[in-house]
Amino acid sequence: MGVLPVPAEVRAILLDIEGTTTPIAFVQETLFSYIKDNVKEYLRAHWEEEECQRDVGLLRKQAQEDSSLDGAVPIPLESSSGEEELERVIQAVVDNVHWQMSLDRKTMALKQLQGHMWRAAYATGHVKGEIFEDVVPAIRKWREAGMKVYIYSSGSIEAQKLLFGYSTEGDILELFDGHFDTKIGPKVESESYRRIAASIGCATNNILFLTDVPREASAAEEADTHVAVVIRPGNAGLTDDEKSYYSLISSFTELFLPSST
Ligand SMILES: CSCCC(=O)C(=O)COP(=O)(O)O
Ligand SMILES: [Mg+2]
Repeated sequence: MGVLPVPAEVRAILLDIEGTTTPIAFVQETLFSYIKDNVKEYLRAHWEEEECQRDVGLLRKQAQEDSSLDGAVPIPLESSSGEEELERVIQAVVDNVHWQMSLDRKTMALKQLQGHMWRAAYATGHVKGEIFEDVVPAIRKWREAGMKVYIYSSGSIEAQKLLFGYSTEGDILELFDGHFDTKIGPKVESESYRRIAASIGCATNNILFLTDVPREASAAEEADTHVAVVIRPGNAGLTDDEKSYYSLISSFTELFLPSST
């Protein structure tokens, strides 16, 4: 097991979810499959609700912005009332969601709908958020040492709270001091990390960001945030350059805080 000393100036640890706290397989095979299998039924059942109409409105706006992309699926407005017209629009939303998911897009519109759909799956016990076994004990230790702990994921804040609120380890939301999603900015843009630091009330170099994605690590580093790339079973491989450039950990227990004994 390796040891990665945490710089003394670090006051907060910022955690990615997919590939960092949580297996990619759970996100792809359980969470994303649930969306693909249930989106049509969900839209039919909730279509008249305000929240669902807001989600569809966001998806429609995103579809307009995406119109020049290869394979993009437009979402028409309902041009008349009636079952057939409703089915036509719902099918367009379903096709748009499937298209976005086939590219693993991280648009806010897609992530909002996904978060709302997962609510029922978690609340009924159909799904439990999977977390690597080293995560909870390590976070408890960091917090005892005075470290603040935050989440930053492309999944919506609502989806993050569901995953940790209904996790295999129980409700562990108390372990986090706050949550960020792409409303603060995309994870591959350095400005997002400056905004997160401002929101936490610290400098960017008071934060250590743990992620599985080198492009996210690079953006954070550009903002002067400390980074480590997390290697977990099922994560995408790193290039030799990435392996030699970034600090790497394969378990949260490898982080060594200056105050740790
Ligand atoms: C909050 S659970 C769903 C995660 C998700 O939708 C996603 O796109 C994963 O992104 P991350 O930034 O956590 O790698
Ligand atoms: Mg990730």
